[in-house]
Amino acid sequence: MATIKAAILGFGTVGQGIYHILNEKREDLRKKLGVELEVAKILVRDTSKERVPGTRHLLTDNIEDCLSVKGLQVVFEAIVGEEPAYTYLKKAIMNKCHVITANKVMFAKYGLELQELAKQHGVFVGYEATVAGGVPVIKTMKNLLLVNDISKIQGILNGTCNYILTKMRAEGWSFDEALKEAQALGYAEADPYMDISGQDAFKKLMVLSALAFGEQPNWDEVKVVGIEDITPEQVRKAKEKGLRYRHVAEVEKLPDGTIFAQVGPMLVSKEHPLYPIDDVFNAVTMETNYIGTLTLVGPGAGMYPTASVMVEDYAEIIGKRAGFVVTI
Ligand SMILES: NC(=O)C1=CN([C@@H]2O[C@H](COP(=O)(O)OP(=O)(O)OC[C@H]3O[C@@H](n4cnc5c(N)ncnc54)[C@H](OP(=O)(O)O)[C@@H]3O)[C@@H](O)[C@H]2O)C=CC1
Ligand SMILES: N[C@@H](CC=O)C(=O)O
Repeated sequence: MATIKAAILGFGTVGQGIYHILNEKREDLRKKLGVELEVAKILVRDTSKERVPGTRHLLTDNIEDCLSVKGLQVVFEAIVGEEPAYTYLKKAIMNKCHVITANKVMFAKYGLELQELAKQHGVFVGYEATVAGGVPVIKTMKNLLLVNDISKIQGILNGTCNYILTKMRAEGWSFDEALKEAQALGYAEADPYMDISGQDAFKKLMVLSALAFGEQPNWDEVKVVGIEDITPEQVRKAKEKGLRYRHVAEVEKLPDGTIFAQVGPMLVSKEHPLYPIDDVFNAVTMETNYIGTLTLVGPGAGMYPTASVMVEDYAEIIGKRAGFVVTI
C-alpha cells in the first residue's frame, strides 16, 4: 500500500488535534482511502517544549526539514499570522504538495492567490478550518455555488466572543474570567485581542466573501467593532429586557454590485435566529436564490472540531486524487 508523507506546521491546540485524529483514525482512513499516512515532520518554534509523548523525534524549528522530506505530499498548516505561513505554503505548493490550513489571518489575505498557484501546480488547498471551526461552511458553500448565487452571509464567526458573552449573561462571569476560560479551553487565538477586537471574525468574513463573491470589500472601509467594551451592566440590562448580545459579521452583495461588510455586537430578541446560539457555537446564514435561506450551526473553535475538518479536507483531497470523490 502506498504511503503519503505529511508535515504538520504548528503543534499547539490545532496541530496536536490533527496528530491525535490521524492516529486515532489511522486504520479507518487507510481502509477508506487505500493509502497509509505518515506524519514525517512537525514544525514548531521551540523544540524543547514538552508536547505529545512520542513526537519529540518529529519536531523541528526549520521549515526546510519539513519541505525537504522525500515524497512529501501534504502540508497541514496551523501556525499563527500572515508570515511566515504564507511563504511556507507558497513553497509547499510550488513543491507540488497539497496544503490544508486553519490560518485565516494568512488566508484572508492570500487565499485567492494560493488557490490560483495550487491550480497551476496541480495540487489542492483545503481551508475548511479557516472559518467557523467544525462547521462545514466552506464545503457547503462550494456545493451551493454550483447552482445558487449567494447574496448575503450573516453569522457568529468567533467562538471566543460568543463564549464570553454567554458566560457573562448566563453565569454572571466577568469578561476576564470568561476570556481566561476560553483560553484554557483552546478557543482563543494566541493573541486573544484578535478575538475580542473583532479582527478574527473579520478575517473569516473576508474568506467567505472571496468564496461567495470572488472578491472582498476594501478592508479599510469595513467597520469592525469587538466586544471588549461591553460591560456586565449592559449584559445584565439586556437580559432583563429579554435581549442577548451577539457578535455578528455580515457581508452582502448590493444590487449595484458593490460588496458591503460589517462586524460588531448586536442585541437580538428571541425571534432572531442567532438568539439561541450559545457558548462556543457559531452560526452562518446564507441567503441564496434557489434554496432560500440556509443556516449552519456548530462548534466554532477548539482542538477536535477544528482538527476534524482539516483531516476531512485531507480525506477529500486524497479521495479526489484517486478519483472517487466528486464534490469540488
Ligand atoms: N484554536 C482554535 O480553535 C482554532 C485555531 N485556528 C487557527 O489555527 C492556527 C493555530 O491555532 P492554535 O493551534 O490555537 O495556536 P497555538 O498557539 O496553540 O499553536 C500555534 C503553534 O504554531 C507554532 N508556531 C507559531 N508561529 C510559528 C512560526 N513562525 N514558526 C513555527 N511554528 C510556529 C507554535 O510553536 P511553539 O509551540 O513552539 O510556540 C505552536 O506550536 C491559528 O492560525 C489559528 O487562528 C483556526 C480555527 C480554530
Ligand atoms: N479564536 C477563534 C478560533 C477559531 O477560529 C474563535 O474563537 O473562533
